[in-house]
Amino acid sequence: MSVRFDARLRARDFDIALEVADGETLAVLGPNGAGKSTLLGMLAGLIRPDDGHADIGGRILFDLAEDRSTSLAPHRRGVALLAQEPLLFPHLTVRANVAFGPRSLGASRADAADRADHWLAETETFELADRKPEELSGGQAQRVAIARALAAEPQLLLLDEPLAALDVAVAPTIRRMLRRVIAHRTTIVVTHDPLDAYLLSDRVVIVGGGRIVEQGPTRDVLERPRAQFTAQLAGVSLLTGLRVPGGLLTDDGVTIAAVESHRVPAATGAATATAAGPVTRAAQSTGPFDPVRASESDDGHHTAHPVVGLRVTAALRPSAVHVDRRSVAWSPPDSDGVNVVAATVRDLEPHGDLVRVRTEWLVADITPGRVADLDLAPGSPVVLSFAATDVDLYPA
Ligand SMILES: Nc1ncnc2c1ncn2[C@@H]1O[C@H](COP(=O)(O)OP(=O)(O)OP(=O)(O)O)[C@@H](O)[C@H]1O
Repeated sequence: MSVRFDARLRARDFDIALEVADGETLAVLGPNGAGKSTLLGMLAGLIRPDDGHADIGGRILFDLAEDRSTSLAPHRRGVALLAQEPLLFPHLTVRANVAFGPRSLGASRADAADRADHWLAETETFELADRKPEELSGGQAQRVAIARALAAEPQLLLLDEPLAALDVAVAPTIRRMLRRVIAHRTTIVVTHDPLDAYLLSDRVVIVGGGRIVEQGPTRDVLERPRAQFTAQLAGVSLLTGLRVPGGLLTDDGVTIAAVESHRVPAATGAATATAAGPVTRAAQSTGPFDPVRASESDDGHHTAHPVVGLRVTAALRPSAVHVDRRSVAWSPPDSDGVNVVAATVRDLEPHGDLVRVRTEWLVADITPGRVADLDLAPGSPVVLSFAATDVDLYPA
């Protein structure tokens, strides 16, 4: 069943409209306080908007305006909400917990037990059926909670950070199981983890300050982000600026050589491409990007595109950035197709088996050994280099 949602709540400065197609999984990502839980709460019937409308396949969940006030009770919505913590009934066995939904929907005791057994098998918890929740590990309890949510046969499944409370060792197998059981089921998953978004969702909506900031197919949004928050979340550096031949002129006045992944009309009048920034190189050379070809229209005719106002964005993966120490006398070399820029280390943090080096504008992932060799610390002057072919340029 497809879902339509459009609601406002002034007390939380919330104003969001979205749709979820039948069988689609939508991931909702955003910083703390962005409005993600408010969205789920409104759909589940736990929070009442000031005004708005939501329906599942035309069946109204709420329809609120000055002259209308329809709002279905939570248990009649066909919506299941799975929270970060499993919240199982402590006095019931695992099987009775899972059978609870079907029983409340009117199934006979035998039918409800059959359905519970089906979902226990699906979530690989069948052997735990006779245990009490207190006898389960965190991962087992979350599997049972997933079984319980699905046994109620919801038309819309809401997952609120379903893996956040789990051990990192347990999360991958549960994520895989979740991916299997929510396939082709209309689902909204709130998460902070881009891996959840990549593996579970078809589409993402990025929210901030109670509004949608950007949205689209998961890969498109996370690999070519337009908002700084999305870039941070996806772990890439984001550069914004003006399109110039061979790359972009950043808002800080640094020229970066880049290739484009989408068709971005090039600037004609290359004279504007002078880099005024503190450090620069490479972009003025004929890099992998050919400005003349890019300024041709689809039918092959040359088209003039003004540089002014033509904004572009570029994403750069931290693993593509090489770090060196910078001496006082350093000046950018004249290198073709490789960007070499100056930066200052802001902080260093562990990132898997690498160290994430944050500078005032770009991020690099390097080995702990290299951090030690370069004797890096916050405040260290560094030189960052990265190939033009690693700078993914796309329209802003
Ligand atoms: N019970 C409440 N009463 C009033 N305002 C609230 C309440 N809960 C949240 N808010 C406010 O509503 C806004 C949205 O909060 P919400 O909990 O929906 O954000 P979130 O994106 O889920 O954040 P998090 O990632 O921290 O869970 C925030 O400004 C928050 O301070």
